[in-house]
Amino acid sequence: KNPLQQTDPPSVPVDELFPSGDFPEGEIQQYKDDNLYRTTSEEKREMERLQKPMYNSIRRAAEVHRQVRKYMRSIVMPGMLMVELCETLENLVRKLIKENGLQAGIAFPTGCSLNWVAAHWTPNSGDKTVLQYDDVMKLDFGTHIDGHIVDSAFTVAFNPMFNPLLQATRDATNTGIKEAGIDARLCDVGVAIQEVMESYEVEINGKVFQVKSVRNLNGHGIGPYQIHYGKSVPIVKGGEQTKMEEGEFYAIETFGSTGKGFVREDLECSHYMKNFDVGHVPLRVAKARQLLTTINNNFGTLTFCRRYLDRIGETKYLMALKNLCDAGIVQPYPPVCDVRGSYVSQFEHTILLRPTCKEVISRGDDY
Ligand SMILES: O=S(=O)(c1cccs1)N(Cc1ccc(F)cc1)Cc1ncn[nH]1
Ligand SMILES: [Mn+2]
Ligand SMILES: [Mn+2]
Ligand SMILES: [Mn+2]
Repeated sequence: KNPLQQTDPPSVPVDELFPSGDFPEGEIQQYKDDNLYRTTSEEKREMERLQKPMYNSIRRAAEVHRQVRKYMRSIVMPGMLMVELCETLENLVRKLIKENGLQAGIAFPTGCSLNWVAAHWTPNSGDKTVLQYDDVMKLDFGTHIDGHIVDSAFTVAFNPMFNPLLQATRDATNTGIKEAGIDARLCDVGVAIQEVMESYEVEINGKVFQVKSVRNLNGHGIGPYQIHYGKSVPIVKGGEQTKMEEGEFYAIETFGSTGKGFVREDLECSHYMKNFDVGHVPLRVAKARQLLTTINNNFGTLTFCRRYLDRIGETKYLMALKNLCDAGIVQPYPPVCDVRGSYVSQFEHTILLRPTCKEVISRGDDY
């Protein structure tokens, strides 16, 4: 048995599959109107050589993402308990990435938002939700090495009537990726995404819809240990003239909907994250102080969910968690939902604006 080969189901940590320490590059795209200036510039290539350790870290995280999602796609079935789906995915990430405290692991909770729920839904412990044949599930999960985060998502639907809706978002996300680049204006990316998204019409249960780009969701910059950093990337027209810059990481994500194309916070919250800009805060309430210590030690500024507190032994923490939110130390991220009965689809990739080219870090042979 070749020790350098992944098993099925996967069990070999990816760093053992690439003993050289060089992990596969993502998809390389030339910048628009580059006319080979950047591609051939010796100065730009030297800049990249200095970044090689960081490129390898995030490519290792991307390889984990690809192997986990490939396996998950092969096992997700109607009738599966959502909690079971998430724990299977999360335990596989931990194994393939060789989880190691805050140096390697899960970057944020497994989003498995269903139907009109667009994002930030993961089951809390005890949740009895079961995946259904007619569900549209956005599987959105993150991996990281040294805080270099891969944020990538795809949509799963069993009923083929949803295929045009999924294709609309897949096409829109790829359009956003093509439009992105050094000196690209954020508003131009949004216009291009919306144009493609809304060129699709879909028939669901006998009713015809023009797909809408969700106007109050967007892509985002990513920083070390910071899933939402810097600029937001609009997915409709009317965005800012601000330009993307060399060296930036972006999550390019689009959401297509048969509903209003507008989401509101709803349902019980599961996702939480420390406010990146808040420093040390002395707390008088012992339970809140102890919970903050647990959060600092286990998650730092990465997003976590209630199930992650449960699994490390935290109990009766909801009031203390509320205290931390009310104090502005922790930010809740409730599920964001379009209107009941509508369907939302998502595709997402993490890209890096390298000095010589654009690298779609999380690209795989699946999406
Ligand atoms: O909606 S966001 O809060 C946002 C979009 C633009 C500026 S901030 N968000 C960042 C985030 C929040 C919580 C997470 F657990 C993971 C990520 C986008 C996103 N959610 C899932 N994948 N990507
Ligand atoms: Mn680093
Ligand atoms: Mn995501
Ligand atoms: Mn994202």
